Amino acid sequence: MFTSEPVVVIQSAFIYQNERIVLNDVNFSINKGEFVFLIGRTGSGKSSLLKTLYADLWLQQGKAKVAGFTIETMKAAERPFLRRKIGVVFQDFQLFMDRNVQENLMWVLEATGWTDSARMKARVAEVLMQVGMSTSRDKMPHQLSGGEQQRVVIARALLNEPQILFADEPTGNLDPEVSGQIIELFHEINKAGTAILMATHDFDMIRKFPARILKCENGYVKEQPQV
Ligand SMILES: Nc1ncnc2c1ncn2[C@@H]1O[C@H](COP(=O)(O)OP(=O)(O)OP(=O)(O)O)[C@@H](O)[C@H]1O
Repeated sequence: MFTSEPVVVIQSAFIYQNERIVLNDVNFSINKGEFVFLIGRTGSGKSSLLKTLYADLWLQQGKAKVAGFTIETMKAAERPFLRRKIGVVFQDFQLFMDRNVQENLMWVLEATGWTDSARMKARVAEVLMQVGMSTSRDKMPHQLSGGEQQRVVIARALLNEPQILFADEPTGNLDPEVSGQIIELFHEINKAGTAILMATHDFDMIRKFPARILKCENGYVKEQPQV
């Protein structure tokens, strides 16, 4: 069903780590297909905000809706359903090191309810093609460079055709040239219709790929003019 509802809406949200407020009165929305950078100093709350949106940190006060799911009332048992509509990419690659690329991706499909082995293999081939890793299907993660591992992680995040990718410093462990290629890949994915919210410290990337910017600063999230 076609709907023009934003993929993320967060309203009057207060984000806590333990008893401490990290972000106050957060209000913004992200439309389908939008690309948004999330910037701010270390400790300013970027990861806490992303964790709230992918339901890894309980939203105690305020409201959020992500890919049609209500976050503030979400029970642990409902999280897997949300996770099928979103993708998450971290700085550290988090692949199973004892499984090859295909097995890493098949594991996710199994965990998210796929059963037809031929369709699963076809989907794995599709996402590996999308990230330029078709020839690495049978390789072990240690046989891949950091940039290649991150491509596999991005492929993994794409398996269930997410409406949005949440990326937390996805180039944090990569050198500048490889980082540029990874950001370019995120842009291609975005052009194909997936919204992206990416936390980054990398101002070169922001200059190179201008997009909407949200900034965490002094306990608030503010819309920032584009550079
Ligand atoms: N699990 C946790 N328990 C308690 N406090 C935490 C936890 N995680 C983060 N914090 C605190 O919450 C605040 C916001 O941290 P957060 O990781 O969201 O910031 P960040 O902007 O993502 O930083 P970085 O750029 O270093 O990743 C910091 O003061 C941090 O110390």
